[in-house]
Amino acid sequence: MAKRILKLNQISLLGLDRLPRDEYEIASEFAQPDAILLRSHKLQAEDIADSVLAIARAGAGVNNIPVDSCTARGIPVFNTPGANANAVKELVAVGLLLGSRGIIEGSEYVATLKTLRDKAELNQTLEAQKKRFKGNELTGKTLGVVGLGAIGSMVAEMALTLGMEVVGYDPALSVDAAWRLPREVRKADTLSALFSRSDYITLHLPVLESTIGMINADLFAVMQPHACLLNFARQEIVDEEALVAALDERKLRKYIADFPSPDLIGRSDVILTPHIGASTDEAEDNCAIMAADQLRDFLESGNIRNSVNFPALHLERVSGYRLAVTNTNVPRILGSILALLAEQNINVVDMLNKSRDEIAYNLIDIDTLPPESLLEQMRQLEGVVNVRLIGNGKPAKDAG
Ligand SMILES: NC(=O)c1ccc[n+]([C@@H]2O[C@H](COP(=O)([O-])OP(=O)(O)OC[C@H]3O[C@@H](n4cnc5c(N)ncnc54)[C@H](O)[C@@H]3O)[C@@H](O)[C@H]2O)c1
Ligand SMILES: O=C(O)[C@H](O)COP(=O)(O)O
Repeated sequence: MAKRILKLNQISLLGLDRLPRDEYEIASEFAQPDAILLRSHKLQAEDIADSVLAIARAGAGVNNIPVDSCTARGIPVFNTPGANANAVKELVAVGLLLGSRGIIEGSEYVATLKTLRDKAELNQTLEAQKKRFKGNELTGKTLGVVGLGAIGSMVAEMALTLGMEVVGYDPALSVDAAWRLPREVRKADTLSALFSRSDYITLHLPVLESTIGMINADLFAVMQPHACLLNFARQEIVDEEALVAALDERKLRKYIADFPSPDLIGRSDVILTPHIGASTDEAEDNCAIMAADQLRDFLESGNIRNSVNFPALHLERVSGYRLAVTNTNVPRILGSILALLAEQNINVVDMLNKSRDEIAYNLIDIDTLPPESLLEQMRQLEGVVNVRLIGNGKPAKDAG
């Protein structure tokens, strides 16, 4: 039977084409989907049917998905790290330029001159007024980058090529991300140190319980009054009340963000875009392809790449039958599963087991089609969250 993919946002066709139509049905409504594919659609725990085996986010941020409840239910959530990083980096480059030059004000001013039909008079007026739109160059200025992952590291590299000094802050930096970082990036030990020495600050971290409202009044207090804050990460990371107060009190010059809100729209010291950081053909294709490939690999082989709540794990197929078992990360559960297989004389051909935080995930390749009653016995073991048989055949009927 074809697998059903519930698609909750528009997803690039290049990605959908990775799911062959004779094996996958894709629709925006399904009562019992096998998986969910989405972008920023806000997913509630109660909207996730019991049939759902996995959720793939074609994009970076997963704050629209109830990840904790998915983990408890044994549902891996995938995202596509890096697939839209270049698109965001380019928008940050635009943001830096908009924050440093009178581009928007100048362009708005020129639009007011539409009725001036005489070219000589128009030029004279422009030349007389252009001093109002003077800016500063980015070269030599300091950019503070908060969060040095896929996007932050590309932004840091781009800023260096513009001749900026770059200071970074990322207490959770992974070893891989550290390798990607240009060596010219200097480390700030605290956010406050980064805020106090930067002319521009750009945010590239996820919204987590610990990062909600992280950019607060204390940080606005140490900012240089000519500084600009760029937020292409998430609205919730900035304490909006403190931001508005800081703008009113001229503690920062400009706020440039991808997340409009009523109190910010229409301010001359705020530039807003409608969450278009990842909205390029290229990023949408990259994200969709990566999300679809990861989903397919999980549904067909149980392998896990780029999950935000499950361990990464890949096991080549060596037999026709594979068990994918999720359990709580406590001792002896795997032993009990293997004991059940041994009792039925089922030989384990290959196996891989990995854990992440509170859960463990196992791929167990076996040489015999297991009876449904055995799978049910496994599901009944204390600590086992779910058991899935992946293979060509269905579970064998119980003898007797
Ligand atoms: N505007 C858009 O359309 C758009 C597009 C893509 C991503 N985003 C947002 O940008 C975020 C970052 O994306 P990414 O692809 O770079 O993710 P990433 O996971 O590659 O990098 C995030 C980095 O933030 C760091 N971090 C975590 N907590 C931190 C903290 N308290 N202080 C400083 N750094 C911290 C992590 O260690 C990591 O290095 C996403 O989570 C998403 O919310 C927005
Ligand atoms: O986290 C992300 O990847 C971005 O916010 C992009 O969101 P979108 O896919 O809804 O444009």
